[in-house]
Amino acid sequence: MTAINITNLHVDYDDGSPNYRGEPVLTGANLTVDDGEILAVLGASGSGKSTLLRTIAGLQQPGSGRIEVASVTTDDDGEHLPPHRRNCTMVFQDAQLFPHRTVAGNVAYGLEAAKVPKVQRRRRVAEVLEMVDIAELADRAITELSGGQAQRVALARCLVIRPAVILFDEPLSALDRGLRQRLAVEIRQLLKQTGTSAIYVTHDPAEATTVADRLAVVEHGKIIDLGPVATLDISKLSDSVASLLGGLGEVTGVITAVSDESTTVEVVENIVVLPGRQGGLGDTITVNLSR
Ligand SMILES: Nc1ncnc2c1ncn2[C@@H]1O[C@H](COP(=O)(O)OP(=O)(O)OP(=O)(O)O)[C@@H](O)[C@H]1O
Repeated sequence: MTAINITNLHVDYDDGSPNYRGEPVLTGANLTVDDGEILAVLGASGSGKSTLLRTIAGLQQPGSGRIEVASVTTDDDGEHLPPHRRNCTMVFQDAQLFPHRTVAGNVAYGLEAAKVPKVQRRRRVAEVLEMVDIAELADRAITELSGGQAQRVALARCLVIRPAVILFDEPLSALDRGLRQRLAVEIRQLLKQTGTSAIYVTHDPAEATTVADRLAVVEHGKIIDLGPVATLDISKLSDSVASLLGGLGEVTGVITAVSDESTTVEVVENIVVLPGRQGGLGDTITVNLSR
């Protein structure tokens, strides 16, 4: 079974008004995400990453094309299932929590809407708050949370309804780098633990390679599959795609993560991921990224 299947997707915000100056955003995009797989999507600002997620979530109706979520056709040339009937949920950059509810009240919301009995609801909310490591914040007001805590609540609110797919739209971009990396590791663990598939949009290549099994890029209205993170070879990519992953040319940086499959090098503000084990943690390394 595939979690997401997209064929020949076209999305255009043209509302027919004479003032419209834009161009179609997605022009024949194709994408498959396997069951349990995490796909990170990178792309230049305005390339259509949020549009892609919003369209899968049912918040934006495509002009044409076909979308399947968890093997159910949600869009097919005119056919359009509303968001609440899709087996997926979305986590946004600003957590978008209900300010008048407590943490537990926010997490319980989806179960209330699904008319899950109260006793079961309490148990599931407690379980998921434990899972995302904020059990002690259950009765806390939303206005009293840090940015990182708010995103844990947003994630709990999604996980509690056990969707087949979670769509992440730059969920950590408002947080500092250290916290971002730590939460990225935790998000991956939670998705794998629960068997949830995900599409994860980010600007940060380090976050993308930490969270995801596979990478893709949105460019010129299409989705380019870059393949598994473990075998990513930046020297084989086009300049525009390589620059999203840290740029080209000879650079020197420090190794910040290493495994048998890949080596992550921090180069000033950029992150470069190389195939295979290229040294030890903390080593300084010079990499020639030109072809
Ligand atoms: N509601 C809308 N109405 C009209 N145009 C829109 C709307 N939402 C997005 N766009 C346009 O569609 C294009 C793609 O936007 P989108 O937000 O999907 O890009 P993105 O890759 O997520 O960008 P960023 O990385 O800056 O968040 C942009 O040119 C944007 O101006």
